[in-house]
Formats: sequence, structure tokens, C-alpha cells
Amino acid sequence: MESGPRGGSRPAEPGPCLSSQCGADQAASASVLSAAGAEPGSRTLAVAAVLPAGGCGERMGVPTPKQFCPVLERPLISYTLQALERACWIKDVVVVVTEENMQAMENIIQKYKHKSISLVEAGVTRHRSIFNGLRALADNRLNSKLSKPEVVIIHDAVRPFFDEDILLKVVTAAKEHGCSDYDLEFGTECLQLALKYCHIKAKLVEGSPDLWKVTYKRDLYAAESIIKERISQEICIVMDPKENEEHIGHLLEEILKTELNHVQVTSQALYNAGSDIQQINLEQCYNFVCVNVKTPDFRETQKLLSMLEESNFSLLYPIVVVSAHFLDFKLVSPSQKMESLMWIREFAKEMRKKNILLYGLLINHSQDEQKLQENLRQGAIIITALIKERNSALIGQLLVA
Ligand SMILES: Nc1ccn([C@@H]2O[C@H](COP(=O)(O)OP(=O)(O)OP(=O)(O)O)[C@@H](O)[C@H]2O)c(=O)n1
Ligand SMILES: O=P(O)(O)OC[C@@H](O)[C@@H](O)[C@@H](O)CO
Repeated sequence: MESGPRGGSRPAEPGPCLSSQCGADQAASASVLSAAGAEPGSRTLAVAAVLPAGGCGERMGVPTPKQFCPVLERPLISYTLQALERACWIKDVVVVVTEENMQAMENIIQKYKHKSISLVEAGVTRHRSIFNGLRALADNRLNSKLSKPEVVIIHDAVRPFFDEDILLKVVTAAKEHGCSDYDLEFGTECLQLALKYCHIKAKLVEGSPDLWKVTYKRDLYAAESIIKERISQEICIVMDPKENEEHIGHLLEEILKTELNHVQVTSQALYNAGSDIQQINLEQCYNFVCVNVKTPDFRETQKLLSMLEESNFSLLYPIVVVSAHFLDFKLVSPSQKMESLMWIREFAKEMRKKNILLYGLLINHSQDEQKLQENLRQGAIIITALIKERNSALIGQLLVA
């Protein structure tokens, strides 16, 4: 964290936060930042961020620099940018990358629709990279769009987990606090450098445990597990309200709630294929179970898939769709149904290209209430595993409960 030169600010642009929270949070954060501002009239503080991303990740031991390593098929740095973009009050983000990775970084920005980003060439050490980023902000030489900030957040591109609160704390402290000898003695090398070369007073703010840095290969696995867990907290069951799908759908909902007592399970009806997905409040949900009871078997699944395809919900995270088919195995054997269900294999390949993981599940719709409960429980276990694992090797498979 460094204090930057004073200057104006341009309107904040929300990043690709799929959440509608951005607006409300922005207002709350803006008032905190205004309060932190020393100027009369509660002017909002001009804040920018520099992300050093010019390292080669030697300790990771893989040829790709760790900031570009895929986590659930999206480069790690994109998660860090996404987390920064939740703080809509950060006006500009300068990402510092090596010349050879400049194009790769441009592609990431374009693909994941990151906003307000400028690229600067890295230096041979982390501190030189940071210096290049700061200089670009100070000189305003990158392009006329960059505004001179009062506070600059410096955040390693390889620390993808943090929330807006810690950013606010650090920014507020940067504005408010003077030097603490203790922090300078026992803080990081950055604080020493700030004092030695810039005579800038610094304050150490305690971070949260999730601020850890991806350094070794095991950290990439940990990051992937954390992300998988975060996006598995909500399941939406989709069914047709007019058919007996509703009844079986609610039974499945109850059992999933019991199996996964910390996970939010909701149910939704899809009224017609053309309806806007936002209207049915499926935002921020990355897991769907479609209940198909009557023929044509895939009506609900197809409706949902076309809605998901139209939306961009799968841009940032892979979406799991489980197409659940209820058959009474006494009346219709799974093998009889197999042929019509084979479409799922081809369809799943298509969906995969859109980052939607489609799985099939046959549940024995037994007339015996106790057996049905048992089958639903087994189905719930399979659904849970599919959602938690997000295994792309299993897409298009028909699992049986
Ligand atoms: N010349 C450098 C070196 C590092 N970094 C960045 O500084 C952050 C933290 O550094 P570190 O974890 O040490 O990254 P690497 O230098 O890539 O890793 P290693 O030391 O294992 O080579 C990373 O985002 C890294 O890309 C940078 O911008 N420029
Ligand atoms: O080389 P290490 O992994 O110990 O740390 C790199 C640090 O310099 C870097 O992460 C800064 O954020 C610490 O101030």
C-alpha cells in the first residue's frame, strides 16, 4: 500500500460481478471512503490497485507462471481480478506482466470481461514490477483514462481470496495512520522500503487467513477446493409446476436438504422456454437439478439449458446441471429407456463448450413409498457428489439410483 498523488476520479465501473449486490455495497463502501477522506465535503477517495503478476513461479515447478495456471479451467489471476472488482470503488487496476505474457493477459481480460484494467511491463524483481505499476499511475503515461489516485492498493496477483472489508480497512488505514515503529520493525519488507526510500509512514493491518498466497503446487489444489466449495452452497431444483413433477421435486428437495444441511436448496418452476432467467432468480446459483417425470423426458432440462446458454452465468464458473429422470423400473426398464436417453451424451459435449457440465440420473420411481425414499436418498448422494466434484470426465453419463 502506497500513497499516491492527488487527483480527480472517474466513475466507478462495476466488474463482472454476477451479483446484483454491487450497487448496494458500493454505496456503503463509498460512504466509508468518503469518511476516510481528509478533504471537506466528503469527497470519495480516489483508489487504484497495482497487481504484480510478472513472476515466473519457480517454486510452483510448472512451466506456466502460477498466475496463469488454470483453476477450474480459469486462470488464477482472473479470480483475483474478480475479487477486486467486487470493490466497485476501485477506479483503475494496473496489472504488471512480462512482455511475453502481455498477449495472454489481454486475452484473459477480454474473455472474462474484466473492466478498468491497464497493463504495464514487469521488472526483474517484484519490487521493480510494483514500481513500474506505480509509475504508470503517477505519470498517467499509460493512457488518458487513468486517474491519479490518492491511495494505491498493492496486491499480489496470486492471492485470489479476500473480501472487500480488508481492502476498505487497508485503504482507510493508508489514509489515516502515521508511522508505527513496531510495524516497521516487524512488518513486511515493503514497509521498510516505504520508509527508507519514500519516507512514507506506514501502518500494518492484520489480514484474514484467506489472504494466503499461491506459492507451491499444493496451493493450486487448495485454491480449487475452496472455489468448488464456495460454488456448491446452493442447489436449485427445476420442475414443471403443472405436472406431478412438482410432488417428486419437493420430495427430492427435502431429502437434499437433509443430506446437505448447510447447503441452500430451493426449487423453481420454468414457465416457458423464452422467459428471462433473471426473472426466476437463478443468479449466483451454479447447481441445478431438473426433474423430468413425464414424456417428453427432457423438457425441463432443455428449457433450463437454453436459458443458461443465453445468460453468461457459466462464464466465471462451471455450472452443474443434473437431468434427473424418474421411471418406475417395474414398468419401464432402464435399458428400454436407454436409447432415448443417449441424447445426453452428445448434448453434454455441446454444453461442455459453454462451461456447463451436464449429467444424467435415473431414479427408480417406485410405487412403494419406503423404496422411493431410499432411491431418492441415493439420488441425493449422487447429485451431491456430482456438484462437489464437478468432474468433467463424467459428463453425459447416466447414473442410476
Ligand atoms: N519480477 C517479479 C516477481 C514477482 N512478481 C509477482 O509478485 C507476486 C508475489 O511473488 P512470488 O510469490 O514470489 O511470485 P514468483 O516470483 O512468481 O514466485 P517464485 O518466487 O516461486 O518464482 C506474484 O504475483 C508475482 O507474479 C512480479 O510481479 N514481478
Ligand atoms: O517470497 P515469499 O513467498 O516469501 O513472499 C513474497 C512477498 O514478497 C510478497 O508476497 C509480499 O506480499 C509480502 O509483502
